[in-house]
Amino acid sequence: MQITKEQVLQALSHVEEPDLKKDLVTLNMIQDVHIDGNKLAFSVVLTTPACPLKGLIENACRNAISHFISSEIEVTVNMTSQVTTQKNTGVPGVKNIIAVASGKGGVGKSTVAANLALGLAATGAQVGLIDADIYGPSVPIMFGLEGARPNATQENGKTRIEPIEKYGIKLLSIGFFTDPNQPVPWRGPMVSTAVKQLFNDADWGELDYLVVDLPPGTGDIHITVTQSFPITGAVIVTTPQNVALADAKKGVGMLMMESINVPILGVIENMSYFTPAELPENKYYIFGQGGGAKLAELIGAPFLGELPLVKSVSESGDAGKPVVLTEDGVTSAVFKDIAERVAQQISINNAKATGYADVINR
Ligand SMILES: Nc1ncnc2c1ncn2[C@@H]1O[C@H](COP(=O)(O)OP(=O)(O)OP(=O)(O)O)[C@@H](O)[C@H]1O
Repeated sequence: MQITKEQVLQALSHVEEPDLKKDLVTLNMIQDVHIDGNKLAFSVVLTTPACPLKGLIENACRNAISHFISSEIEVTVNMTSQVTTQKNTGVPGVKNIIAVASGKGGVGKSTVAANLALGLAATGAQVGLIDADIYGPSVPIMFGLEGARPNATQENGKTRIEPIEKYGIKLLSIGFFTDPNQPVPWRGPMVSTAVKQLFNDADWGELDYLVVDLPPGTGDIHITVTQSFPITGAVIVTTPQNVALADAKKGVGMLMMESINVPILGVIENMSYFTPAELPENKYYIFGQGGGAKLAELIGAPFLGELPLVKSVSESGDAGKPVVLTEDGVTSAVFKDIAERVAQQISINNAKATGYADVINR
């Protein structure tokens, strides 16, 4: 049987990208169509390697070929991706900047930022992480890099800082430049300059996602980062207690102010429930249930999920190897799911911002 490229595109135009609500052909996601007798191969170019709908889309493509052309065709689908972007992030080579923020301190914002960065990298994305938490930088401990000093060189009178690479991602922390035993005596303008240098003076190379761990609350660093770089979106981390939720609401309020206007990618609830290691199916909602989801609803943002309170999260963080990299499969999977949902929201926002046209560049 002789099939044509037109027939293939026609069949695949019946497959809708579930998040973007347009068909794969219109979105230019079908590429490299090869036909050899009854053998057909093509690529589906997703908007992120972290796409949680990958399997579903592949199946839908196979079904469309079988249904609209013939079930006799031998189909090879190459699922690939090209991460989208919508604006110049102000950092050369960086496609998307994700700010991780919380209202209150100690809710697990740095834990989420580190595992989000590693979770995205685990899918094959190019990822960087900036720890801009000047008052309590956590990256040096969480990545086993205490005492590390990034290389810095002078090029035409400008400093170039080389991010440190660990577990497949590029890292810079304000903690690499300060003494962990001394309080940081910097005032507003010095803090702003230091944080901006982490973005501007570093060789980040090509990155799909640059995750930024902000300090808790709302302050100088938030204003500096949000006003100096077009942030793709912010992820809000909270715990279920009312005090944390009230502070998270204030933080969101600041990010949504007209002069700042950072899109909120969603809310993540950390320490939602306790799970004993020996009974991984049991969930005890010791701090109450549903607060994070309610906050998300209130601010009109997606709820990205609940993270368990488990010993392996704090132990792995203290041991310099965040939990997504460890043997705790259950917890690691929950963090990875949330990383996929963050990537999914970015893809949706980017597609919306560009009017769904030419989602994947030709
Ligand atoms: N889901 C969790 N289960 C168990 N321990 C957790 C969990 N999330 C965070 N922790 C632990 O709680 C402590 C605080 O977490 P983390 O440093 O990530 O919070 P933070 O919000 O970034 O704090 P800061 O206000 O200092 O920036 C750490 O010891 C961390 O390992």
